[in-house]
Amino acid sequence: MNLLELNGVHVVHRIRSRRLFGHDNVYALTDANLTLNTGETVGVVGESGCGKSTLAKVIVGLQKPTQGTVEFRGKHIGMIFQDPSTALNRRLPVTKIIRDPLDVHQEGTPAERADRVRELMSLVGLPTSVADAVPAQLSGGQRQRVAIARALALRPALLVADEPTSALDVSVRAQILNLLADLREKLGLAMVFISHDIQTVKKMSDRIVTMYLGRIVEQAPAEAVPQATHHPYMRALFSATPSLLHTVEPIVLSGPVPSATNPPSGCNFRTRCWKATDECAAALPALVTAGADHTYRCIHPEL
Ligand SMILES: Nc1ncnc2c1ncn2[C@@H]1O[C@H](COP(=O)(O)OP(=O)(O)OP(=O)(O)O)[C@@H](O)[C@H]1O
Repeated sequence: MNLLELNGVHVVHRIRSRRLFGHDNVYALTDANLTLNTGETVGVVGESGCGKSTLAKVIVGLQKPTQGTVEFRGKHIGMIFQDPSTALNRRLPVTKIIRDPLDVHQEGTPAERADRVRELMSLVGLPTSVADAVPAQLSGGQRQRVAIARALALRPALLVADEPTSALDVSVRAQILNLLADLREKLGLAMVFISHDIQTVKKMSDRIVTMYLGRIVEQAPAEAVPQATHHPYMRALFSATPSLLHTVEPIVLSGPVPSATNPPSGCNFRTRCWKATDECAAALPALVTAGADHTYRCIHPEL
């Protein structure tokens, strides 16, 4: 049994049209199918606006699907956001922030909650000296540790991390990533790890999901990325990673990402794809299975 299962999930936002009257649909997420096993980490990559955060919000229940189902077979899901400065209540001391989910769910006695907070602070590497500090008195890295402790308070089986290091100084990013990797081992957590930084996603994940304009275009085991992937977009995305440039021929995509209010028919990547033919506009390419945990949608795959 999978820990998490998304079946045919769509998220469509209705926005006021730029025209004088009426509404437009924004196709933020289209037909997302995804499963996650206990202890597994899935990385999610794709350009800004491709639907990564929408996927995260659907998983944790902050966004209701317009269509489709999300099934989670654990008890709790923890979430960490990009910017700990805005995600934490500025007026509360560290211990209160971490304790909040325990109070809301009335976990144990007050004394047990206080013990649990101490345990969580030690787990994420926060010194007891910051117990009474408010977020403004902490470093960016410490703030993200507080956010992680709070996310773990209810012993979740799954942690969703949406760009957990992108708002942090480069010098502390590695520390937070190492912490997340250690916690995952220690607690047997499953994780959905979202990042613009493809190299980081490759290091952190068992499987990588690539999204383009609201759709999952390929899912592949991390070790297959990028050499053994098939969707042209996945190849392009990885070829643009600086540290991979000497091993992979860079692919420069032409033109902007089309609008999510009016996505192209058929394969939605075709307007920027160097391999596109008329056939790509006619229908959505069928899902091709390339191996265990490896699927993609393209009729002119890279082989
Ligand atoms: N509440 C909303 N109302 C209207 N459109 C929305 C809303 N939330 C998201 N969108 C649109 O849905 C699409 C997907 O957005 P989403 O935030 O999931 O992308 P993303 O990949 O996480 O981007 P980023 O990497 O910049 O955070 C975008 O076109 C975005 O503008």
